[in-house]
Amino acid sequence: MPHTENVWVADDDRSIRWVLERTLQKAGIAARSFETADQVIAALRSEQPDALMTDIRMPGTDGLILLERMQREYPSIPVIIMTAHSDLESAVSAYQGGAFEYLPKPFDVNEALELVRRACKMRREREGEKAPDQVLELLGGRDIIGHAPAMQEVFRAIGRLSKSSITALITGESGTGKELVAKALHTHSPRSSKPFIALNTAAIPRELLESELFGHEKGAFTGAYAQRKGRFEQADGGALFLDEIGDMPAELQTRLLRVLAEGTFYRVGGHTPVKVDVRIIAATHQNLEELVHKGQFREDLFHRLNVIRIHNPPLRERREDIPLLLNHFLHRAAEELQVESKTLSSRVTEHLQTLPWPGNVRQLENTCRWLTVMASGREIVMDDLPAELLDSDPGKTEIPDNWEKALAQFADYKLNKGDMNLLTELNPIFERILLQAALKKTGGRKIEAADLLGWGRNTLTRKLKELEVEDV
Ligand SMILES: Nc1ncnc2c1ncn2[C@@H]1O[C@H](COP(=O)(O)OP(=O)(O)OP(=O)(O)O)[C@@H](O)[C@H]1O
Repeated sequence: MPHTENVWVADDDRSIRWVLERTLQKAGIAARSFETADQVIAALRSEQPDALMTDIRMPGTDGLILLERMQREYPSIPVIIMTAHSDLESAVSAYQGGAFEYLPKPFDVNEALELVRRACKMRREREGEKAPDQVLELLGGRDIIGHAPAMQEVFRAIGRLSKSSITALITGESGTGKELVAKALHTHSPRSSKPFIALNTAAIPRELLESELFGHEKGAFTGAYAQRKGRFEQADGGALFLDEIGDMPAELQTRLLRVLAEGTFYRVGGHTPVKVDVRIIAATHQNLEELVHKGQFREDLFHRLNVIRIHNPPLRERREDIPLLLNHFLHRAAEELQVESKTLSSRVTEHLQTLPWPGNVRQLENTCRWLTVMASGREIVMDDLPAELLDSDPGKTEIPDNWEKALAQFADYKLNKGDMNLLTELNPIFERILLQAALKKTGGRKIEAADLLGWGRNTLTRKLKELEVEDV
């Protein structure tokens, strides 16, 4: 699983720290800087970087001693030695000390970046991939990326809750990673070996929701040919993630409240109480207090769910994470599509950092997939961006008129590269993009989405599986 690289810079020169930090961050690499080698030594006790860039002459311990220590204690972390005294002696000492590379000052930032990338690659090869602190690793799942203070707050909350099975409510706009956080809460809980069952309340037709949650007995209604366990029973011992809880119909709110209070319920059409032990993690993009105020959400249920609240900030409030996320999703899209990973020109990164991203991380993730398919070169430049991303006015959604041209260019590029079976590779991507757009439009309602696409309902269900599209 790719992760965001974490590189440390030690230099007593503030401007060098500033330039390197900025260059690395723009390239999607997390950077942390230190004024002295002693600060690095102290920080190493709690975490380690993927690579270290250090000056030689600094107040206190010098860079070569730090290098020696790194070699002894963390031999797999590559160290790049930087120095203004670019004489033979310091270069030789650096290499003898086991430095990965020697970088004389003044240096070209691109050269420095290239070196860092090579160092991180070597580290990965030496160590296998490891998650640094700004990536919360989910066992067998996906990483949560976030360097911004508000995301660190989310990570801390997950950490603090890791010994408990307390009910949690996750709030945040659509696409901010609420489900990801819910999974992380579960993965890092005492229940992690038990199931995590997710149910999107808004995506299930009202009349099916009750049996979806509580199951039904054979013959409970027309079509109930056999007894069926609901999500509550499936989640027994584990966690039930109730997404879009604000959309839960009133009568089910009452039933849910009863299960939470008593730990038992009846299957639809059933007379025997079923006992379960389920941790509830609920999520909503709505303001539940307001819904309570308007009488649309039960106040007692609200208080039961609102024991611990975790808020996922919208992407526009943590723009510093955008380069990290772009890097992460470009890698992942390349892996998914089995193509070479693309990079972004610094102008594109800067521009994308200024956009409002109303669809939050999900929109950014889809953009990375789109760019991986559509951009013609290895480096993504401004011309590659679709029209709607060139205009930062959130109200305006122009249709990109260049997609056919871009696709034609992309086809030329693939053919020139000697690729075969283009349609086999690209058709599913095309279908996946349209399917996701239709589901987004209908808020996850599949039958309506099938109509929008001109597919039958069964085709849509089959495609969801084949194309591995997650329910929105
Ligand atoms: N911090 C993050 N790091 C990495 N990936 C993220 C992050 N936040 C969101 N994602 C990705 O963005 C997509 C949307 O996330 P998720 O489904 O968890 O959002 P959500 O808030 O539950 O959305 P909705 O309210 O629409 O259901 C997922 O593919 C998820 O993996």
